[in-house]
Amino acid sequence: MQPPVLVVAAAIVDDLASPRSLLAARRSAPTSLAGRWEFPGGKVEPGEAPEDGLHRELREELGIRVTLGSEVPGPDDGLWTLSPTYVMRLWLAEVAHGAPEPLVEHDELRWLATGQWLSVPWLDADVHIVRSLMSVVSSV
Ligand SMILES: Nc1nc2c([nH]c(=O)n2[C@H]2C[C@H](O)[C@@H](COP(=O)(O)OP(=O)(O)OP(=O)(O)O)O2)c(=O)[nH]1
Repeated sequence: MQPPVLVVAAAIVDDLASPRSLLAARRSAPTSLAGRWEFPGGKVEPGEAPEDGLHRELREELGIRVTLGSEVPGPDDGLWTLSPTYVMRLWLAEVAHGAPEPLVEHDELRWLATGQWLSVPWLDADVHIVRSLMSVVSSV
């Protein structure tokens, strides 16, 4: 059996020091995932450091540079299990340069205000991650 593929993603907030809004991205592909919301990011390429892969994905997908904050560790040795095929590492981040736009793979971006972080239909695996994130940032 193949080991799970590593996905890296960002919980982009308005302010790392005092997060209020969270940037969610609506997938436009593949059809099975279209219309569901996720943390922007993607698969790490062979030989690529995870953080480098995340910066590359955010540049390609949203046209931004970010400052990474702390990692939000998942329950499985720091990983978030998404499916039998994928595991994810997630970092808090804030925009350092540019204005996020849905350039590829997404057809809408939305800043979710405090209290609204669960107001969009996240991908199934992301729902409990968003809940955990809410408790992490409430203690920031
Ligand atoms: N980026 C991202 N992917 C997620 C999240 N939650 C979740 O279940 N996934 C799944 C969806 C996909 O099956 C897989 C990641 O693939 P992806 O399509 O984002 O990766 P990628 O950008 O490298 O895609 P591609 O270039 O190979 O098409 O992980 C999430 O919050 N963000």
